[in-house]
Amino acid sequence: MVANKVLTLVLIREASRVLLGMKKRGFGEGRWNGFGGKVEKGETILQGAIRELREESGLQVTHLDEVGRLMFEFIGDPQLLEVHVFTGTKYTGVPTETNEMRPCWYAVDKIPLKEMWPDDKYWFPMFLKGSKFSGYFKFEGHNKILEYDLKEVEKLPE
Ligand SMILES: Nc1[nH]c(=O)nc2c1ncn2[C@H]1C[C@H](O)[C@@H](COP(=O)(O)OP(=O)(O)OP(=O)(O)O)O1
Ligand SMILES: [Mg+2]
Ligand SMILES: [Mg+2]
Repeated sequence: MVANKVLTLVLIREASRVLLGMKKRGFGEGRWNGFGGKVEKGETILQGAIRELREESGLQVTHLDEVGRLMFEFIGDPQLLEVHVFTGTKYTGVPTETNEMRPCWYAVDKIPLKEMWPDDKYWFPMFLKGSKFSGYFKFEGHNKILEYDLKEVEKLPE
C-alpha cells in the first residue's frame, strides 16, 4: 500500500471575488488555481495550508475552514493525491507575486475554468455557493478525466 500524498488548496474569498494564482512552475504549471502544496512533517494539514498560502501569496491568515476533500488518481501512478480544500475571508497583507504564483482576483462569475484543472468546473460551483464537497477524479495524463464521483456533503470525511 502506498500512502496518499497529502496536499492543501486555499481559496481566499470575498463577497464577489476569489483570489487565484497562475502557477508558474511545477505541478499544474500554466493553470489558475488556489494556493497550496505538500503538507510537511510535523505540521497539521491546516498549518500546512496557512504556511503555503503565506509562501505563495504573501497573505497571512489565522483561520481557514475546510470545505472540500478531493482524491485524484493518475493512471500509472499508485500514489493517490489527497487534496484538502480550505477557504477563508479574513487575511492581512497584500497579494504578492512569488516564484510559484502570480495572484489575481477573479469575479465569481468570471472564474477562468478553461485555464484551470479540468476537475474544477465540477466542484467550483459547489464551492462558490458555500457547500462542502467530497470527490474522486481519475485522470489520464493531466487533461483527461476518465471517471469521477462528486457530492455535496454536510460534513467532510475524517
Ligand atoms: N486536479 C487538481 N485540481 C485542482 O484544482 N488542484 C489541484 C489538482 N491537483 C493538485 N492540485 C493542487 C494541490 C496543491 O495546491 C497543488 C500542488 O502542490 P504544489 O506542487 O504546489 O506543492 P508545493 O507548493 O509544496 O510545491 P514545492 O514547494 O515546489 O514542492 O496543486
Ligand atoms: Mg504550491
Ligand atoms: Mg510546499
